[in-house]
Amino acid sequence: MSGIFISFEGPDGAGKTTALNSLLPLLKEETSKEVVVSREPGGSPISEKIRKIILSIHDQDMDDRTEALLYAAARRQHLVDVILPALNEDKVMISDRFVDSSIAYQGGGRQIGTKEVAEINDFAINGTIPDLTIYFDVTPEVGIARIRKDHEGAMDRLEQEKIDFHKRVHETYQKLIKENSDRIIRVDAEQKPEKVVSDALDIILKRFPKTFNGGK
Ligand SMILES: Nc1ncnc2c1ncn2[C@@H]1O[C@H](COP(=O)(O)OP(=O)(O)OP(=O)(O)O)[C@@H](O)[C@H]1O
Ligand SMILES: Cc1cn([C@H]2C[C@H](O)[C@@H](COP(=O)(O)O)O2)c(=O)[nH]c1=O
Repeated sequence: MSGIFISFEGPDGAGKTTALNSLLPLLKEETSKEVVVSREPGGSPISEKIRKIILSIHDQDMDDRTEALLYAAARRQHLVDVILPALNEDKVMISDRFVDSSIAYQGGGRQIGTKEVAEINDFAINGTIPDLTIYFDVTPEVGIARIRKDHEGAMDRLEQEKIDFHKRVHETYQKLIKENSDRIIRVDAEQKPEKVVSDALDIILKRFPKTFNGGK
């Protein structure tokens, strides 16, 4: 595999999607490679169907381990349909969330255990790990306030969780950064949107100077 795999991570409302939309044209200016953007859960037809089931507010009875398995199943299909083909074709693959989300949300948030959730995901990803992960850091209070302001009436099942759940997710992300300091780089996502974008851009350009010429 010769492509580059980058994931974006963060608590709900961190601004990953907003930043990605602004970053995409800037990244494309800096490389001759094709840049593919996708998201989890989802990103391919089967995985998008699984996404609807997982996030539906009508599935409040979903068992925590069922939820973890569904995320892992959606990830497997996304990997096979989108991520691996892009990497095999020497493209830059950016995924809005990947396995760290499961470790933070299901391992930490749901308290299933980070080791247990990592194990079921090992089966799904079979060794494919991002070359770089940008972690957009906001406190749970700021993230959830942004979501409420943006779409309070249409919050999904995970977004509707209690603040303690979101605090555990945030804490688990902090541990993941410490344990994977080479791969996961933190951006302060409470800054102005333009600064968040320029920080993320700098990190990518510096990490892959041969692919993104602006990093030279
Ligand atoms: N730097 C920022 N400062 C203030 N508000 C922001 C910032 N970035 C994004 N927002 C706002 O926060 C809300 C959530 O942003 P966005 O959907 O990009 O987050 P996200 O990380 O993709 O969230 P989720 O993972 O929950 O989908 C939007 O209303 C967006 O306009
Ligand atoms: C991949 C993944 C996601 N989640 C959670 C995180 C969010 O609350 C939702 C949907 O994500 P989006 O960024 O709003 O599109 O799902 C999760 O709990 N576990 C995962 O593996």
